[in-house]
Amino acid sequence: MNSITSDSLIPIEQHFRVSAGPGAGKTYWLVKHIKNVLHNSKRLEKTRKIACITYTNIAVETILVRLGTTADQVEVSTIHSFLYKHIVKPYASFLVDDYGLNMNKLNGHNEPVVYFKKVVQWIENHPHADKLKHPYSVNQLTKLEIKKSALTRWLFSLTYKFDQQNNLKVVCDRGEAYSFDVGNPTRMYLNKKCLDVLELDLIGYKKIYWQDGIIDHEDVLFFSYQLISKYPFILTVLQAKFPYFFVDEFQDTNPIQVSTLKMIGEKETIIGVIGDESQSIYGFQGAESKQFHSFVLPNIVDYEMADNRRSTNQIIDVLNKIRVNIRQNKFRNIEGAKPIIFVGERIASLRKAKEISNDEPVYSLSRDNITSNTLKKEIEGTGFDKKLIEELSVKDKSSSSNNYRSKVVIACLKATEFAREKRFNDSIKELESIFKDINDEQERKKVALKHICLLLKRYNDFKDSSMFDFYTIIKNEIRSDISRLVSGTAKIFYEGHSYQHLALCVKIAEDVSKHKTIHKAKGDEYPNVLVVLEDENCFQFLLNPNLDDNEEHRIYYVAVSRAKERLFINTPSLPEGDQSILESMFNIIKV
Ligand SMILES: Nc1ncnc2c1ncn2[C@@H]1O[C@H](COP(=O)(O)OP(=O)(O)OP(=O)(O)O)[C@@H](O)[C@H]1O
Repeated sequence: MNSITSDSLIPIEQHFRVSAGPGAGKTYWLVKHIKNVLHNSKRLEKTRKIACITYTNIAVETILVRLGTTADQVEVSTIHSFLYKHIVKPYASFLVDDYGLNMNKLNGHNEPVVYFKKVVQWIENHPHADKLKHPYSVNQLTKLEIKKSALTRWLFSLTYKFDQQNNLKVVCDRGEAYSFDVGNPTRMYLNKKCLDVLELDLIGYKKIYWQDGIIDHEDVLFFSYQLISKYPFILTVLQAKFPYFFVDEFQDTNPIQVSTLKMIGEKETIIGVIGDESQSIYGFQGAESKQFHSFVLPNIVDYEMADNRRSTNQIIDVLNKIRVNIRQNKFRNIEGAKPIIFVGERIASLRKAKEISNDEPVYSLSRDNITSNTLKKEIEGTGFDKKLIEELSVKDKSSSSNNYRSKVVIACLKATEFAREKRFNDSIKELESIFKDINDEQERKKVALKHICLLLKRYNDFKDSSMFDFYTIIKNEIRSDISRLVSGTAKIFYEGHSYQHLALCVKIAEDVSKHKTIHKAKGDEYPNVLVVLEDENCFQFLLNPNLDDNEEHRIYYVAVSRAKERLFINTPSLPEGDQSILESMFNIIKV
């Protein structure tokens, strides 16, 4: 194992694995490494690029912004977008015979869906439909609500897994084949016999979608794997195009991606994986935390980083207490505030946290969506006026253009304000939304980035002016195709409101986005963090941590490690005994 820091340069022509704890600077280092390769590689010509794969679209944008103008010869994307663009789309014709894919209707890949019409079509034409017997007959399965909802839930869990012979198979989770009868809280499962029969033709079910050109993210992985296994020349083309292939957050990739990557790394392409197995939190999507360390390629070199460059000493003490296999160095060496546990109600804790943070923003991280949405609602309900933006879209309604003008103006407004807060990811996303006419994802990002720079450059010209002046700059310099603002209520609105007036609404509305799930916060960092626990049992991640075997513990570990300056934890209750154990590290405050 070789020790490096996030400033180190390493040899560029060897496979590598970089592992390090949270805040070590892995992503920072990756950007630096990419730049190093760009400068020094002898294998990058005009048409050859570095592939950089990250887990989320937000991470893609973070890296693109950090790469800045050197991004041209780097293709930064999620694994699904990458494989779709370079394997599925160009070679879709090879999927027609085996999988019935309608390549003429193929138009990108989406979240998984279950259309019940298609479920009916599948069951009615199932090759073993005659074996479906009462109370699971074709009619009963397709007409009775309770059966329909169990089927939908079950089919929603559809995914692909390797069998013993290393063949990819379509599978569904039988644990999900349930629904509830009216007024009865007991789960009603579809019986084994029925599932045995249906499972005989899951591929037939998928084909009904494929023949309409509908494919989801999992299908992209499946098709890519099948294509490169059956047609090795595709792999050769990919290896020629991408002499370097780097994957950030590798601990959360699933086994199909790992196998695909191994094939790519067999020759010519240098593979680099970066990650932290203690931050593996996507087990439900098939990721296995151990796969990061068991990933091998010939002569792969291992590196690790021991620093934590993100957090204060007190927060790093908490992280080191949870994790026993490494001890992070306190690189910043900043003595910060002692972390606080608030025992009691969530909103009160959030208010208190803000007060203690001198009214700086506090980001709340919750285990599930419901908690984070409740927090959003509570915040929304506190009398902020966010209505002006809505009013703009109502007043500037021209039915012929489907609100195009106001959409463009609002997107530019938000993009400007986000960029000013250095939230470049959100900013790019906003501006990208008005360049949907550019099909190429990378190109669209680049154009968005270019116009964000322009808006920031012109900021002083419009910041104290009316919305009309802002609109004029947009029409002249960003989207000349928006219609002219000649007269009527729209023009009166634009002339009667200042840019600052509307910008304030963006800032207020965005307060709501400071409340997110832990999974969404992965890879990100915030000055002040409030981790919201469902109940006192969740404290096990601190009292009896087991990052190796317990994904829940890893999830909370990821949550607390997002904090740079102040860490708060909220729990509805806390037994006396636990309080005395936690007191050495936390101030405990009842709210
Ligand atoms: N060499 C460096 N110089 C300046 N800042 C750095 C350096 N290395 C890391 N940082 C900063 O430290 C923080 C943590 O870095 P980064 O997000 O890359 O860590 P990470 O290892 O990817 O974290 P995680 O796994 O928790 O997501 C960031 O704010 C980053 O900008």
